Amino acid sequence: MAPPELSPSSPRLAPCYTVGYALLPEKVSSVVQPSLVALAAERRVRLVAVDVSRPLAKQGPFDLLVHKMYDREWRAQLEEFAARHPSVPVVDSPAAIDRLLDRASMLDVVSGLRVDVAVAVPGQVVVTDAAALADPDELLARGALRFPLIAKPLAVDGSAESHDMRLVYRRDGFHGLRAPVVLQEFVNHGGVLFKVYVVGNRATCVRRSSLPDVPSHRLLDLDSEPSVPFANISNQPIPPDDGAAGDADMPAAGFVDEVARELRRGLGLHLLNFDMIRERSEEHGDRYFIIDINYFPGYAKMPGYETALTDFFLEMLRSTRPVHGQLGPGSGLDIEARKLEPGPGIGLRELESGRAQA
Ligand SMILES: Nc1ncnc2c1ncn2[C@@H]1O[C@H](COP(=O)(O)OP(=O)(O)OP(=O)(O)O)[C@@H](O)[C@H]1O
Ligand SMILES: O=P(O)(O)O[C@H]1[C@H](O)[C@@H](O)[C@H](OP(=O)(O)O)[C@@H](OP(=O)(O)O)[C@H]1O
Ligand SMILES: [Mg+2]
Ligand SMILES: [Mg+2]
Repeated sequence: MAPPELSPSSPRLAPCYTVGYALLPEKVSSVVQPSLVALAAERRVRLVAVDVSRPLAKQGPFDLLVHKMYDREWRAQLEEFAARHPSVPVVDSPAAIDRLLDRASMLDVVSGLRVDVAVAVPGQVVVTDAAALADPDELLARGALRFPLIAKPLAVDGSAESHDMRLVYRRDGFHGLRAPVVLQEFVNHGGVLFKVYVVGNRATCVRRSSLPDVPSHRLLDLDSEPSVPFANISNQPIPPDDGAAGDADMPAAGFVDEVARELRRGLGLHLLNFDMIRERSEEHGDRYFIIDINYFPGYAKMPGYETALTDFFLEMLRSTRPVHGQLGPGSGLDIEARKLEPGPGIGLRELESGRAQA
C-alpha cells in the first residue's frame, strides 16, 4: 500500500482522467475487478460506474465512456451525451455494435477482410418464418446447406436464451426449433476453438474447448437423437483433462493480429472477441472459419486484461483529449480549464507535458 501522501487518491496525485462505464451488474462484477480499478488508479485513470437507472446527462463529467447496454432508451441517452460532449470518446458507437446483436448480420464483415490467409464463414440460412421450419428440404436447398447444422437464436441480447443452441443431425431434428433462428453449417474442427480477445489494437488468442467432431455415420444413425441442445460450451478455460483442445497448435500470431485488425476496421469497433475454428481436411488442408463475434466480452478471462484495458483507455484519452478536457467536480481535478492554478491539484497540461513534479 503506497504511503498516504503518494496514494493515487491524494490531491497531489488526483486521477487525471475519469472513465465512465455503463454495464449491467453481472458484467461489472466480471470485468471491473479490484485489480483493474487499482491498476487504472496507479495510472491516474479513475473508473466510475454510470448509474444506468439515472439520467446520463446528470452524471459525470467523463473523459471517456465505455458501455455495453442493450435497451433502446439507453441508446437515446448515449446519443444525446455524444452530441453534447463531442470531445468525449464513446466506446463504441451503438450503430456499429448493433451489427453484432443480430446473427443475420454478425458475420457479414468477414467476407470483406483483407487478409493473406483466407478466413471464411460457414454456410447459413436465416429463418424468420416459423412455417419455413416445416420444410427442411427447402431450407437446405436455399443455403446449399448440409448436415450437421447448428441452430442459433437470431438475436444476441445478453439473455441466457440467446446462447441456447441445438446441434441438428438430420431433418427430423428441425422439430422443436423456434424461429427466428440461424441455421449454420457445423464445421468439424477437432474440438478446439480459438477465442481472440480484441482490445483496441491488441489481440490475444486463447484456446477453448469446443464441440467434438461429428462423424458422418452419426447423421445416419436413426436410433440417436436427431438434435441435441447445448449452450455456453466455450466460454470457460479448457479443463486440464481436455488434451485435444489444450494441445492444439495455435494459429500464427501474425495471422491472428491481421484478422483482428481487419475485423476492427470492418466493424468500426474497439472492444470485441471472435471465435475462430480450424478445419483440417485432406481436400482443403487447414481452413479457418469465424463463427461468432461478441461485443465487449468477458475480458477478465483474458490473461493480463487489466493492462490491456488500461492501456487502451489511456490511448483513447490521450489521442482524443482536447487541451481543456472534461474538468470539474467529477473529474478529480477541481480547476478551471482556462487557468491552471498551481496548487494541490496538478494541472492537466502540466501532467501531460511532464512538467509537473508529482
Ligand atoms: N459453425 C460451427 N461449426 C462448429 N462449431 C460451432 C459452430 N458454431 C458454433 N460452434 C460451437 O458452438 C459454440 C457456441 O457457438 P457461438 O459461439 O456461436 O455461441 P455463443 O452463445 O454466441 O457463444 P459465446 O459465449 O462465445 O458468445 C462455439 O463456441 C463452438 O464450440
Ligand atoms: O453477456 P452476453 O452479452 O451474453 O455476452 C457474453 C459473450 O457472448 C460471451 O462471448 C462472453 O464469454 P467469452 O468472454 O468467453 O467470449 C461472455 O463473457 P462473460 O460470461 O464472462 O460475461 C459474455 O460477455
Ligand atoms: Mg462464441
Ligand atoms: Mg457469442
